[in-house]
Amino acid sequence: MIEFQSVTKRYDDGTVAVDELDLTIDDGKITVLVGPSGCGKTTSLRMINRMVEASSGTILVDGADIRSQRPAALRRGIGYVIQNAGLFPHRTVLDNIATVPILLGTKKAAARRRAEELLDTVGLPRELAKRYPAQLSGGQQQRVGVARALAADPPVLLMDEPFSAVDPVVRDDLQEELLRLQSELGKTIVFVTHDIDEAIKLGDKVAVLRVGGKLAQYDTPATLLAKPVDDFVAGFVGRDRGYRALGFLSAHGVEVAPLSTLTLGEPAPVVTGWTVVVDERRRPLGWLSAKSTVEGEIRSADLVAGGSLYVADSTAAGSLRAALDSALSSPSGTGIAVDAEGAVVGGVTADSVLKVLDAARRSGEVPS
Ligand SMILES: Nc1ncnc2c1ncn2[C@@H]1O[C@H](COP(=O)(O)OP(=O)(O)OP(=O)(O)O)[C@@H](O)[C@H]1O
Repeated sequence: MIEFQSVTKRYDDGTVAVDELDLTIDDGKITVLVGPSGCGKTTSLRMINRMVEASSGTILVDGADIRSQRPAALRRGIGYVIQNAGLFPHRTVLDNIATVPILLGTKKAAARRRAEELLDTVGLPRELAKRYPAQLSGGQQQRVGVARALAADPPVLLMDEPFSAVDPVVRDDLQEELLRLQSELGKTIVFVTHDIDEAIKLGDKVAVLRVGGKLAQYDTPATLLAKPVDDFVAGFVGRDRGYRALGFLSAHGVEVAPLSTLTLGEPAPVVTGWTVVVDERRRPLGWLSAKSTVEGEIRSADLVAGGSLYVADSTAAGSLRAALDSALSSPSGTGIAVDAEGAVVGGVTADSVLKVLDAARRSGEVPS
């Protein structure tokens, strides 16, 4: 656990970057610090590993005041990942990853073997081991940065805008990868971003800071979206927060109604309403419009593209947001529900989603 107790940072020129911060960061979870530019996120993060010294207040890591340890010893247990990865340009990928363990006394061969394993861990092919950072894409560099931070197996990982420099598609991949990694590794991760969507996607808890270094709200993403404490937080989390909050509510209980299907290549019947066309394994290929006049067999060219799919797995129902999105994005107005193998199991409507939402509100599951 990392605890900030009334921590203030006043820089030499008098700027108060962090003002009386009280924050408890849970072990094994991702805690995100988010807020507008200059609100003190990076300063807060760097105070944890003493790259920046607090002016007043106390920071405890596992109950021990960080001032009682030498910075080098403290940092051994704290990995650090920054934007643009911060790799050593003249060292190969493998040597970049192996640097810290070698510094800490691990034999070169063992450190390199471990570095190779870490390439697998962060989803990079081992062929990249001998390349230099400039020979990698931005996303690949970022993964090497994560591998390097993990090399000494620190229990705590500080990540400062690690994915901000890559394009949105790569960023999305890196975020998914981090969540996958975290489900296996269970590190204590403190993650800084200015992007509220990233904060909501990654954070078990999110601390919203306002300029002047004051904590505005510290809550789970679901609570932040449902109950922002004031106009600043409401404005910061965004206008469509009601819709996004549906992402945190299970669609368990949403009615999946029977849906008539046809198989590609089948002779077309006289279709009376929108009908889903599936392949031989019942995976959806598109819709046959109520107005279409197909003669002979149904071909791909006759189909209208479908919307997003809602995975209604018997063990883990998707979110209300996924169910509603499937309905809203479907050309027929009915979302296609599929099982874990992607086979059509039925349809969901916006009405059925709203009914479940209404019930959740009345039972108090949704704060109002
Ligand atoms: N070395 C420094 N000396 C003086 N002021 C500083 C120093 N470093 C940061 N600041 C100021 O402290 C405040 C907080 O900066 P910090 O970098 O922690 O914010 P941030 O929330 O991480 O910002 P950004 O999202 O823009 O990176 C800002 O007003 C900044 O100008």
